[in-house]
Amino acid sequence: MEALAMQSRAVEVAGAGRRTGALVADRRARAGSLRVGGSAGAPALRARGAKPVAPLCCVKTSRGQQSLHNSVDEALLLKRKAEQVLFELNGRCIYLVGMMGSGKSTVGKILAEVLGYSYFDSDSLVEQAVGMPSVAQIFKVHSEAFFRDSESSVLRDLSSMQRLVVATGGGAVIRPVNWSYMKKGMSVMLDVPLDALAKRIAQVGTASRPLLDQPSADPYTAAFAKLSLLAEQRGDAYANADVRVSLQEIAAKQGHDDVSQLTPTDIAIEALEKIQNFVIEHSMSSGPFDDL
Ligand SMILES: Nc1ncnc2c1ncn2[C@@H]1O[C@H](COP(=O)(O)OP(=O)(O)O)[C@@H](O)[C@H]1O
Ligand SMILES: O=C(O)C1=C[C@@H](OP(=O)(O)O)[C@@H](O)[C@H](O)C1
Ligand SMILES: [Mg+2]
Repeated sequence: MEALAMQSRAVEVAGAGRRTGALVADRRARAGSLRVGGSAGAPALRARGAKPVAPLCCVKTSRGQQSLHNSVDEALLLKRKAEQVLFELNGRCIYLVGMMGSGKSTVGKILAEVLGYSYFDSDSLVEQAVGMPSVAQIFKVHSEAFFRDSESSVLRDLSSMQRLVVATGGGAVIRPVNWSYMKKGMSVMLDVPLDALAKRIAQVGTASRPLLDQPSADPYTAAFAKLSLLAEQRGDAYANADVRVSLQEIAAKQGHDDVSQLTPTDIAIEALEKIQNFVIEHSMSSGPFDDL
């Protein structure tokens, strides 16, 4: 089973001399072994066994069920779409961008599994490279700027690989240099209404997201206010993405009045659809989509 194969994939994170985050990884990504360099000065790490990709049946839906797909039809549609897109993608990586809580990590795992790609979460790679257990701790002990430098190193290292789905951190879009890395692959923005984001964040808590972690008697309102500010500041940066997946559009197409009725699989299917359209348009206007 591909799910089991994905779970057994291993990542090696290693300090790599003077060049910050020097990439030792080669195209073994698909076969199952990557080496990604750590930040300069960070102790050499060997973190075997990156977070496994959750089997498709075990991702929680908005309704809290331990079920990913609404139906067998949905699962088949996802699989069929992935088969079509895989051919068109020609090994190109997919970078998921979007606000905190937009589902990059959740949807990223589904896309990786169904495409047979390797999955990486840039936040986890930064934690491994720095040698700290959480992004929150990196912000606290070092600074946001330090985190951003490491995030850029990680994205640079990943950008020379193929067949990856990368869930980026919500703020990765703010540095133009990160776009030069992400443009080596395809970028997909998950566009989720702010009230839905604030509800999700209020539900899971803000401890793992330092930019939202402020004491408040009303976590929903506090998250909503901060997310609104960030969305305004980052709007133009998110617009750089190759494709935008709007949860409101998916909900409207499916006749739902609320985006919380969408499963992560619904969103993954729409992402694949948009990716396919983009790749087809791109290859029609500028030749085959094979300039890897
Ligand atoms: N489609 C969805 N419906 C409801 N909750 C979701 C959905 N996608 C993700 N979530 C939940 O929202 C939270 C944030 O998701 P996550 O994938 O970590 O977002 P990101 O990586 O963009 O910050 C998690 O608790 C996750 O379970
Ligand atoms: O939006 C941001 O600036 C951040 C988003 C987080 O990732 P998620 O988007 O996965 O929560 C993480 O990188 C860090 O807390 C900063
Ligand atoms: Mg994430």
